Amino acid sequence: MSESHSNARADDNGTLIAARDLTVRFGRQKVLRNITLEVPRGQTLAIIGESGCGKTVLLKSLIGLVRPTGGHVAYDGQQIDTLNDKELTALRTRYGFVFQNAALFDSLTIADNVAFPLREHRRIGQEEAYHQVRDALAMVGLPASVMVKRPAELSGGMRKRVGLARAIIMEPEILLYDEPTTGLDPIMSDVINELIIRTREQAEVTSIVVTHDMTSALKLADRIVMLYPLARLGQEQSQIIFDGTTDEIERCKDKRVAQFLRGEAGERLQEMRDSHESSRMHTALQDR
Ligand SMILES: Nc1ncnc2c1ncn2[C@@H]1O[C@H](COP(=O)(O)OP(=O)(O)OP(=O)(O)O)[C@@H](O)[C@H]1O
Repeated sequence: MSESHSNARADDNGTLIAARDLTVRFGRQKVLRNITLEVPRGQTLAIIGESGCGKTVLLKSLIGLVRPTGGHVAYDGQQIDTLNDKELTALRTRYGFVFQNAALFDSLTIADNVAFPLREHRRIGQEEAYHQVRDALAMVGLPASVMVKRPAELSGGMRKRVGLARAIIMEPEILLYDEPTTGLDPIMSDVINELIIRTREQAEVTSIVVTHDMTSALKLADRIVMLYPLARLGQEQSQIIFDGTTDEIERCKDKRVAQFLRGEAGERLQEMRDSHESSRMHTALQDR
């Protein structure tokens, strides 16, 4: 494991996002604990980890969509929790978020879905909007003919691409992807991976990709950060159990990291058996 945080593609462009001791809890459940993480401009960072460990919560916290209960996040030097509504709205135009399930409006056409951020944040005429939507769709490999369709008429892969078109239409400086390949076949997953790479190269954006698809992470990322569920950690242990390059993760000796890379259940199976056994015994005792 590498100790140097932004070690991969170390550049002089400065830090875009800096989280310090970021902690998030929902009621009694603590999801993130003292996460300190810097994302330099231009980097493609993959955040990996098992289901429920807090990847999406971290992604959303980095741009102010989830409020931390402790610590803070600075975006381009500005502490997010001190921003007023106007500043938060301005921040929203600087990032594009590709949601896990594409999150399109079912009742709107594809054109209106993709144009949504333009209409919300920019004064723009019908014709200009049309051209921009058509160009954004072309960038993700979709023909102009899909503009009149509704989301339900498209395949899952096409909907993901529409979600990406909507995220890039504002030409954001950072793109955040939440599980961009989940639910897609390997070929369509690779199409999405290639689009992410192409978008990054054409627009020189910073990218953060949350995924449990290791093929994706290894293909896309300059740097990989692995989160671990708090419930499995001791009080003093860091929740970031790996931070380094794709080469480094493949050589990583940490058993938890290696098991995740190989897709092995490890002691998780035993834990599930134990929990099944204890609930069976609990029921048996109650039935007496
Ligand atoms: N708004 C919320 N209110 C309450 N609990 C939440 C909220 N958002 C997330 N959680 C909880 O936080 C934990 C982490 O969720 P998160 O979605 O970040 O996990 P994840 O690592 O992205 O998982 P997956 O890979 O399955 O998407 C989960 O237990 C989830 O139920």
